[in-house]
Amino acid sequence: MAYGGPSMNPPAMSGAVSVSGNLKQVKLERESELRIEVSDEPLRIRVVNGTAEIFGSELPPEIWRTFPPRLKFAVFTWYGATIEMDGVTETDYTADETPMVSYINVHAILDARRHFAKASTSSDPESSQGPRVIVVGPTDSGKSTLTRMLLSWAAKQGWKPTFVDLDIGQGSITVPGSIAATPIEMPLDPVEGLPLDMALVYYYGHITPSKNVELYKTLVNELAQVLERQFTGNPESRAAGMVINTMGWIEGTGYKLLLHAIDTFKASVVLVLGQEKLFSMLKDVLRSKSNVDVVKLHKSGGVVARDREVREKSRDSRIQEYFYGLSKELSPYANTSSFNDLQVFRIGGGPQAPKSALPIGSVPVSNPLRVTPVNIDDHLLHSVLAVSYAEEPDLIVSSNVSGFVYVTEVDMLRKKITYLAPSPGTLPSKFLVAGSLSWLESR
Ligand SMILES: Nc1ncnc2c1ncn2[C@@H]1O[C@H](COP(=O)(O)OP(=O)(O)OP(=O)(O)O)[C@@H](O)[C@H]1O
Repeated sequence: MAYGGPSMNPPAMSGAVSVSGNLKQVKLERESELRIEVSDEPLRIRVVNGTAEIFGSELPPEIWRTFPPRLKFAVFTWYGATIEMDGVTETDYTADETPMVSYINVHAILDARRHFAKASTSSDPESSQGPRVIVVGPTDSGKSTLTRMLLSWAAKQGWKPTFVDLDIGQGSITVPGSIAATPIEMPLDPVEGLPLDMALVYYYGHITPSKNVELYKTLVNELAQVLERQFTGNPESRAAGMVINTMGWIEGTGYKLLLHAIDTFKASVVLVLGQEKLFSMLKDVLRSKSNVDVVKLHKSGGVVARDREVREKSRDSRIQEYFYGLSKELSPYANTSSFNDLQVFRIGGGPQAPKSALPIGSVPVSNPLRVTPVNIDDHLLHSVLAVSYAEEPDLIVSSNVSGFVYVTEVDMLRKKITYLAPSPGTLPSKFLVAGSLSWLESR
């Protein structure tokens, strides 16, 4: 499928490199990519010739872009390009075997479905619904990357698809521990985070769903219901559909949660990355649903596997980015409140009723959705707390959150708590939600 702009001067040999000082020029042949792992120092890149994109977002010609330390990405070209790098990389190499053609073919099919939904005059609401795509696969199979590409390609063609992120481990939209959705109006910038002003965010508070599976499912239900209502009143975003990124936990309960998400968001396209077994299981179980397509796609050889330590670091960076911006260009506001002015809650855990209040012989079961007040004391130090939109504590589970604060000091003598917030002034609500997410600023 033709895509992107024509090459000005298709280079002769893919990967041809010329070096002078810290400057390195790489000539990429059509449908090849330059895979880069940035070192501990930022790296500057520009397109000297031809056209190139990073995960679906086109790079402007001639303009230097700076990429932060440790970022891993690929500069891909459909028709050939010459790329210039200024700086030292951890690794960089060119690859001409990529699954990009199969990915863009998926995009072309989704695009056709969006046009079909937009043109629909039928009274059947299903026909005006654009594709609801869910991307699934094991950890490090490139799910987030494919999600980004599909969203960026759609936005480039003028659609405003909804990005849904169910991956609480990394958090592409906001801090980890959250599930969120936001409309995508422009191709996603390869460096900057997403604008949060339109984001719908629910705080789960942990980085693994096994901490409280019922809560995770409940929040997924809440998010899906709100999006469903929004789609009803907005034919444009309904036709554009959604792209849902999921977690890499695909065994046992993780698999059941995938099925739950497919069902809850009424997914019409399931893209399975990099695992035959998962593809065959999903194909089997969804066989009876004629309106769901299960599609197997190859994992890109460029996807970089991340160990536990790298994942922890990347989570910390996401939290830091939320408060300080990507290059520490933002200054969060430090606020101090009296203990009495705030109420902190935790969801799940505590027993439903004391044993003495239960019939003899019965065992108290914990209620995963129970909202319990938490004493403000030292144990909240370094916690990331969500600011709930709930008007009363009972509504906390079903309410989205306006943002997050980070507890920097708890003064037990003066009964004062100090926290960082991304914007000044009083918080939009006094109800805060704690989970197990914390962050050591100096780390
Ligand atoms: N073609 C590529 N070249 C270089 N780096 C890539 C390429 N594709 C993906 N990456 C990088 O590999 C890493 C893992 O990819 P990605 O986050 O998409 O995987 P994932 O399946 O969503 O991970 P998980 O669900 O386990 O968190 C990311 O840092 C991403 O930028």
